[in-house]
Amino acid sequence: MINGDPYVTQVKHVKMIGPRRAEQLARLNVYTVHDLLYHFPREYIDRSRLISLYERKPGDMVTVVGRVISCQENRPRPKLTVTKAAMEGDRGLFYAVWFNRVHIKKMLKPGTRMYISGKLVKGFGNLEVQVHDFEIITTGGDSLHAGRIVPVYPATGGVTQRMLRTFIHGALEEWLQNYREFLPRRVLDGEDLMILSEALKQVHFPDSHALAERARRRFVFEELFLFQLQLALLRRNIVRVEKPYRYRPSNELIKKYIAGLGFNLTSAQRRVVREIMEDMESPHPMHRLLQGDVGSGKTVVAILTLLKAVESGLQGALMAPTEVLAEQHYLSLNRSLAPLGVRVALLSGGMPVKDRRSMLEKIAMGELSIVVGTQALLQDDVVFNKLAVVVIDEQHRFGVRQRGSLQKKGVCPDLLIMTATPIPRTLSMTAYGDLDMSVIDALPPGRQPVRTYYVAPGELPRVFSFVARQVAEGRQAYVVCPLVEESEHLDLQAAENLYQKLIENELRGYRVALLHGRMKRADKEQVMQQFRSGQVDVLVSTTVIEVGVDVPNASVMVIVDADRFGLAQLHQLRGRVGRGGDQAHCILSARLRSREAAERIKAMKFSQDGFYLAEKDLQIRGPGDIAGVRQSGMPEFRLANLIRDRDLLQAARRQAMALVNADPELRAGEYHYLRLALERYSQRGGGYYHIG
Ligand SMILES: Nc1ncnc2c1ncn2[C@@H]1O[C@H](COP(=O)(O)OP(=O)(O)OP(=O)(O)O)[C@@H](O)[C@H]1O
Repeated sequence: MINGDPYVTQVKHVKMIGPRRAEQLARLNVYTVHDLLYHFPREYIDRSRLISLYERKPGDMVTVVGRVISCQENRPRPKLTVTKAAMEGDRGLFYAVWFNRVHIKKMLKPGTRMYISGKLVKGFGNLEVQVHDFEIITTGGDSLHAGRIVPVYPATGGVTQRMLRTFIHGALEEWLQNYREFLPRRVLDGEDLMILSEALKQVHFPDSHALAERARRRFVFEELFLFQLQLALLRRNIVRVEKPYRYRPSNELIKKYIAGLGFNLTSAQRRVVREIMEDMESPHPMHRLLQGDVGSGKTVVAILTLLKAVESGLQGALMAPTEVLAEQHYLSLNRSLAPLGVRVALLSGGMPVKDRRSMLEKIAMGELSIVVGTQALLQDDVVFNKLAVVVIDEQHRFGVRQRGSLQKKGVCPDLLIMTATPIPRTLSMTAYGDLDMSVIDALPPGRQPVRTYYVAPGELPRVFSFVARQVAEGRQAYVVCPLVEESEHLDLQAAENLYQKLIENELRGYRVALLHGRMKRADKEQVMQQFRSGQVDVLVSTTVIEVGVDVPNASVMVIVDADRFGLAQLHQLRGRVGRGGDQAHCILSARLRSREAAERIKAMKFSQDGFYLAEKDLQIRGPGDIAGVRQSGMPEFRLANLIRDRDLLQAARRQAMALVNADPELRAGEYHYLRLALERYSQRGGGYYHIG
């Protein structure tokens, strides 16, 4: 045992790791002893019993030891390189074969001893192993690398598996004693979890596959538990605070606004508004998530929430994830609130310094009632006079950190978070476990399902003729081209070409406009304004219209290259039509190059329910798709996988809530190490959302 704290001790102090190795390990994000011990294997190879090749059948996965006798590289076809090594095994000759590993031959010098894992095949009477994985045996003790279940780590150039095993083994020997169990006894027992020191041993050098799995389970739980505990504590902080402002009971402004809407609120909207108003009238800050499918009428609810503050002489802020969205919100708020005498402002990033300064002054004086902007609203120089409520249109871009930073700013306003893309019910509690939940679960009356079709790109001319007929009947249409991220330029080109083609052919004589992200703000606004007021029939656009656009007379959505969009995005886009009473159509044109693309289109044709599609999206992507989880807005974890580990997630949440309910400060002596672990976890920014 060594004195010191594994969380802060640099990894170069572990035996056999010097400064040079430490630099290489840094590339694996391993800086401290703790990082090293929490560098978990990505898989294991079973070398506990090396069974002779002669006792195995073709098709079996095998692991054997062999010594290279000779090696040959062939290129039977232009894109195929076959490297074949003759090897001496325990009872004679066999061949090891690599496909398309062009540099492998250099490593296979005669005399080299290695472990080989792969598939056994019979080739012309010889035994042959198609290699999946191999490891060169160097001199020295082999007990870590053979005769056992052996860990395989995420590695990087220069750091080999054998080195990692040796380093980690050394670190375990020296440092394991320094690890204190921090999960409370009750939790360990209740969830039948392996204790920390045992789990650290078993996760790296397991005595059996079952024990490796139990160890993994403990670390997954640990990660989810700390995350949930963080949320539970965030929530507890909110509940304890008393708001500095109270709202007046009068609702004149709200009534006026509702009277001017031209429709009645749906019962789902009314219920949600009631939930929000009750929160706002309570002495503690609101902390609520508003979920609702596309077109379900969230904007109205957001406006009512902000008006409640204005009504009482207080201020409200609306935060959007991007400038474009902030602009759109600003325009729509201003349109409906200016007539009521409510002063709304847009605080945008690109403002001239002078304008910004004067706007900040007005915000500080309380002359502006509602301020719309991006997360720039959180900057230090933005000081409100009486900020009572913040509505965050989240769109999956903000996260726990932002919620925390509002609190840190010393303000504890009422908080309403809106998400436009429904989150699968089973997952929403992970990311939003600290929030109360309101769901608008019904669409306004009179909406008809959008008819959804798939066409091959060759059929597009026919589709545009259909668009022309609809326009002739007085409807409006969107034509969307995908955003090619690598090249904004190409993207623009595609939209421009299509626009030219349409005005010369199928849509000649109609009023067609082009909209893209590179246009000046004023020009964009003008085009949108024209489309909204019906002066433009067809809007050809890149994805700038994805969210927030609301033109009820638009009834056709054509999406070109629909295979480039994710399911959530397609659903968002389709949600731009079918917002009025007319029958709406959505036409998806794509080349179906992959199974996933085909499945997405199928799901779109099958369902209009955002919650269903969100679940489906995760299914199609599969649990291994980290990027998919990221896009869905979920926090990222090191080990836990929110789909595979759903049960553990629920357990972690239950335990975290119970703990905070029983001891809201985690004051009891037995929680000393838990408090420490939690502190470290949040310092590392554990389990936050991907921002951007
Ligand atoms: N109760 C209602 N009855 C009829 N129409 C409504 C009702 N509530 C909202 N609408 C209208 O439905 C359309 C969609 O509403 P809104 O823009 O608020 O949806 P949203 O939930 O914000 O959708 P998205 O996430 O797609 O932007 C708007 O044209 C709005 O005026």
